[in-house]
Amino acid sequence: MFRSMSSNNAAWPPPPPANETESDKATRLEAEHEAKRISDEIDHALEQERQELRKRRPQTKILLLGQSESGKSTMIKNFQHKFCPATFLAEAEAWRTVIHLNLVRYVNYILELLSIPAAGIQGRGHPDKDNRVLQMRLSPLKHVEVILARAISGEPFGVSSPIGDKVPSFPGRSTEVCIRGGTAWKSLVRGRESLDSSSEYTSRSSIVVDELEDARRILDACKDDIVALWKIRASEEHDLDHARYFLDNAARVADIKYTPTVEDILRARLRTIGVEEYRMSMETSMEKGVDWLFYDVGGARSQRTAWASYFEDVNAVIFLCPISCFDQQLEEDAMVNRLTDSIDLWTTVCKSKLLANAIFILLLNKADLLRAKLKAGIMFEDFVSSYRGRPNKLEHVGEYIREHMKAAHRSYSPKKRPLHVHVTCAIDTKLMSNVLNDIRDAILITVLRQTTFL
Ligand SMILES: Nc1nc2c(ncn2[C@@H]2O[C@H](COP(=O)(O)OP(=O)(O)OP(=O)(O)O)[C@@H](O)[C@H]2O)c(=O)[nH]1
Ligand SMILES: [Mg+2]
Repeated sequence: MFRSMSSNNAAWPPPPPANETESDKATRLEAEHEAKRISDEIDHALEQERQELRKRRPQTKILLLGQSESGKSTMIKNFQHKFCPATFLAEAEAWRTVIHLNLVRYVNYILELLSIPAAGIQGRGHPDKDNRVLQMRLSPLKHVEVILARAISGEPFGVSSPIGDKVPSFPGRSTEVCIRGGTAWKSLVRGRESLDSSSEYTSRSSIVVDELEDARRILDACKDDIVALWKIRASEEHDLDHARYFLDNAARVADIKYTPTVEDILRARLRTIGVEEYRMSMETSMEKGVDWLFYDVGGARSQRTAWASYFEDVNAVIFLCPISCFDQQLEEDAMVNRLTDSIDLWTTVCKSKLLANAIFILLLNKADLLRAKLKAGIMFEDFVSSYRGRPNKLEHVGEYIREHMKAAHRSYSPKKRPLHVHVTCAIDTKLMSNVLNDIRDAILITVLRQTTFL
């Protein structure tokens, strides 16, 4: 402001006049000082007004929809990583526990398979001496699993019981880590430094922290055996595709000094039950101080009835369709193809009158997995007959799904509205950066329009 007071683009303050007397100089300096004070006051008032305006701006509410494992919670992590990096970093400690639980559940699953001859594993595995030694040496991981699940859930026995003595049903819910909305699990599993100094909560948290430290020591002691187990089993466990990342990285992840990387956090699986609310205070300069409210819903069929109560009053819907799932069935109904379910769900969401004024963003997610499947020779046309005769390539398949879903949006929306579509890979922050900027801009423009002109 002070600089802009100068007219004709001349520098401020102007150079002293020639032959200036001491008394003229004192008067000039005083005048300049006063002008600067007034300018600073105006700057200050303007900044306060700007901040007030930001605060009074209605909150931006974003609803994430899509079937289970479509990547909704992963998208929220992406938003946080890009627009609230300090908060994202501060939560890495909490994610460490989830990642450890992911790893330990997969390892325990393999151990269970090896120990159940009746499950038809004999033909798949090598129930030899090496396996038996590994099974014995890794047996403390059952206890580690219980501790980790308990820490995350805040409940005495964890949110879902550890694998019992039945045939494990992976790939399925029995090995998944899940969390109910509103359990504030992140604060439960943060380190000692975050403990509240008062009350019963402190003593519970302190027990959790001690138990977690024990669990981490046991995991560290088991890391070489986990690596050895995975070396033997990696080529045999075709069902463990999405668990491979943490098993491949077991030596690093199980190490006592382990700190999660951004990719680790994006890869961590924590199934949402109910509806989780995330309030994000933007940290980046353009949006600093503005709050965005995200509603992250559980995508499984049994969870979908809870969605409707969040339809009213949201500014934006981000719908995730996992395009790699064309050859898979729903966990909850083996008769239903996942891509068909996703497209049906999209049609239902498009039809909703309650969402008529919201901006629609469609993310065709898991493009990396789709590319890998098509490259491995799995034919899209074998599962989608109307695609017959077309190239089995990501670009073509992606375009086909995009056009199909755009047409559904056009036909079923209660009124004409724009649709923003992106093909995404939510575990790749570099690829996601531009998509996130586009989404932010699209949402900001819509909110501005809704509040200014409507
Ligand atoms: N390879 C790959 N994995 C992804 C991608 N997006 C998400 N994932 C992984 O898929 C898993 C499921 O993602 P989530 O974000 O938990 O899925 P969700 O839609 O929230 O699922 P629910 O909470 O059950 O409704 C996680 O392990 C993610 O890391 C992607 O684009 N590519
Ligand atoms: Mg989720």
